Amino acid sequence: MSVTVRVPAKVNVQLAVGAARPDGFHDLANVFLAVGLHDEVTVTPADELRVTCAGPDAGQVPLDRTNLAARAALALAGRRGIEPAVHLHIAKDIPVAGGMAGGSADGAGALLACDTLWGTNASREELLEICAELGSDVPFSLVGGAALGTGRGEKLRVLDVGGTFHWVFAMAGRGLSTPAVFREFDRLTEGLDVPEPVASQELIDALAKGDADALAAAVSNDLQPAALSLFPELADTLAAGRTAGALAALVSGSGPTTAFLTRDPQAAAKVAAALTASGTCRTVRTASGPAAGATVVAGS
Ligand SMILES: C[C@@](CO)(OP(=O)(O)O)[C@H](O)COP(=O)(O)OP(=O)(O)OC[C@H]1O[C@@H](n2ccc(N)nc2=O)[C@H](O)[C@@H]1O
Ligand SMILES: Nc1ncnc2c1ncn2[C@@H]1O[C@H](COP(=O)(O)OP(=O)(O)O)[C@@H](O)[C@H]1O
Repeated sequence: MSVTVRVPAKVNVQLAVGAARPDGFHDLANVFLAVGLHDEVTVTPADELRVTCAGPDAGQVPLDRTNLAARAALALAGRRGIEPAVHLHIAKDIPVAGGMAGGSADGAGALLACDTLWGTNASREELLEICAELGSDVPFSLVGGAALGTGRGEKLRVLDVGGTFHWVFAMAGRGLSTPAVFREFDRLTEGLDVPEPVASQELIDALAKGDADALAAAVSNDLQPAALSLFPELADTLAAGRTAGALAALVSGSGPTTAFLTRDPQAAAKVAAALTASGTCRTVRTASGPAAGATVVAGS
């Protein structure tokens, strides 16, 4: 008996970042769009908690209790007073440390898988509360679709999406640490008056209409200067995608994955081929969004 949950990656179509809070986090206006790159988490009863991972980036994934999938199982088991005696296997397709919330996806996926396997019947609210304890991005991985995250990104308002958006993602040769990128944001904005983060109504309307041109005109990422400061070569990747005809080119979240919005699958294929030929990135993938949130795909 085992349960498998499929969970999407995300791109941040807007990431407005406020000043550092006393707790070290930053208030955000974080507009997430889930895209069709997925991890799958399978949970099976075992003698003790164990994590395995397969996929191109598997070597970079911790297999101890710091893994977000393990932390999710421990959190739910702790609340219910049960032993987290399970094997969690992660089939990883989302790039690691890429700004696409792969670890968060595995946390949300493991939580839903364990809740299903153990029959713990946690309510949606409780699942979202545990997700928020695990990390700022984890609630969105559970919900999927599109949403505005406020607070540190964990308070979600679901957004309407009126069409399909076609993306190309360029994965970089190394990762970037999310805390390091926020620290670089703090360094770059030191002494400046950082405004309160506010969601763009133009961007929310563009999502609702499914209008790729309007979305391209509205996308923004306040972490992009910090990611470029730590990883200047990303500017070459962004330029290669723009030259190939992308409607918009931006760093995904804290990076270093770069995201390119295109009008249709043909344009996406063209941008993907140009990025591959440019030699400015490790791998290139196409994916469309919105994608569904964490979903049980097999098992009891
Ligand atoms: C930047 C974003 C954009 O969606 O994701 P990535 O692009 O890295 O995937 C998120 O804000 C990342 O969310 P997540 O990766 O869950 O972060 P957490 O585990 O909650 O926090 C990791 C660290 O990032 C910083 N952090 C995170 C969220 C936030 N609102 N303010 C912060 O300053 C803090 O230094 C924190 O210690
Ligand atoms: N299940 C997991 N998958 C990937 N990384 C994980 C996982 N659990 C913990 N991590 C840790 O989280 C870090 C950030 O990974 P990830 O979530 O893929 O990137 P990002 O925060 O940029 O979206 C990794 O470097 C790794 O140390």
